[in-house]
Amino acid sequence: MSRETGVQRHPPTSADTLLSVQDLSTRFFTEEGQVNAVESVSFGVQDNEILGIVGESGSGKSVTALSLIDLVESPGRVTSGEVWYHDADLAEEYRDDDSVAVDRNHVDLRTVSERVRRGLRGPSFSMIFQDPMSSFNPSLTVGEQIAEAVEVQRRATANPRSTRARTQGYGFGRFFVDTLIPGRGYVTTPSKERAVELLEQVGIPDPAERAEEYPNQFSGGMLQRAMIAQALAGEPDLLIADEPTTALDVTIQAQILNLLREIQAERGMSIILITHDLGVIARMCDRVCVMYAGEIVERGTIDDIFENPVHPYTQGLLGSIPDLQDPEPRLQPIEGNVPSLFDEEMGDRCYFADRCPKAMDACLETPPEQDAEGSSDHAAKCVLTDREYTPAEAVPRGYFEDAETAGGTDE
Ligand SMILES: Nc1ncnc2c1ncn2[C@@H]1O[C@H](COP(=O)(O)OP(=O)(O)OP(=O)(O)O)[C@@H](O)[C@H]1O
Ligand code: NI
Repeated sequence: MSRETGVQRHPPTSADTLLSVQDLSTRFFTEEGQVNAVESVSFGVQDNEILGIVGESGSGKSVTALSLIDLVESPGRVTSGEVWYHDADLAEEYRDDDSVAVDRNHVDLRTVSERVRRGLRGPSFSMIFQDPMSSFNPSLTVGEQIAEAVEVQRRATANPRSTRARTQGYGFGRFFVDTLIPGRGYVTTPSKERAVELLEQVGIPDPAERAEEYPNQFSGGMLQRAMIAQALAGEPDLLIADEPTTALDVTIQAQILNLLREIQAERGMSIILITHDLGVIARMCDRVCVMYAGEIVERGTIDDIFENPVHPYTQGLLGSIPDLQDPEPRLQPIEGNVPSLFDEEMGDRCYFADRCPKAMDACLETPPEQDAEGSSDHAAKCVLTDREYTPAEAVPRGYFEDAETAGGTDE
């Protein structure tokens, strides 16, 4: 099931909205069938905030992030949606262009060319991953690679009005030097100095010496810091961090998270932080989106989600983290499995219903997103948003699978 976006557009109403995503869907067209990895998600990122995206493995967090910056790889494709980005220069440039959707200082990036979107990587958006090795070329020094990213930013700002010319964004360190500039040694001294400065800012001791080293000479934690330095080189407005600390031990993890928060506050940038760890969300984020089976099933402020969760999935996730107030911390993963997301298996109903301890007959229909109690940002896709759970209407486990099979064999 998919909800098509019509011609009507939904630009954000506030100038403080850095990014506003509307009905974004991404599918993978595999030989086994169509995978609905991201299903009509909508959310906003405000200036200066950390937005968390949380959910079990396979819920669509990473694909959502990749969809924002055009990094979904074939056979995947963003199939619908709007991605409004606040950029006065870009808006000015396209204001008279009929093929591009512009509203005040926001531009719907889905309507600009792929080349322009690619050019925004680095100077506007940057991404860091769990595995820092994937962001570095093993045969170039760390300093050289960060200097390259600085260089890209310098070229972009030297030509601020020509966003169209910013088409040679760096692919997060992935060997762009080979294709972009023939030969080496083009990196200017100011860029090299800036690279050392960035390494220092992310807490790398002896940054000038470390800049001369290769990625494999760095420890995991240090390389993670270097990747953050590389991501910051373009002075992005938005940093997307996908499980940035999952591979690190607890102490280093805490240091990296603190670093991210310091940098965010210092630079006044926004961060989308993807994690399966609600503890990390609670510590770091202002607001949070809970994802399940490609959908945002609940969103709100930290207080909404932790004090007043509506969706039984959110409640389940909260039940599966150790409760700090509880002398005997509980760890109770939610029973059952995440659905496959194959289009033909995604019925017209609540996707969580067959794992839900509060499933009722009403869950046989797709619940719309509705406002929930709490802040004005609190909303959930669940019938329990506006009604009480009624045990008398409860359905037995397996009910939804059976209903599905029955539906599938219908003539
Ligand atoms: N290249 C691909 N081909 C087919 N399906 C894909 C591909 N990449 C991702 N998917 C599917 O998209 C869905 C969402 O995956 P995604 O990586 O976004 O999950 P996630 O929430 O980031 O999980 P994790 O916590 O494990 O990183 C999954 O069902 C996954 O199988
Ligand atoms: Ni992921």
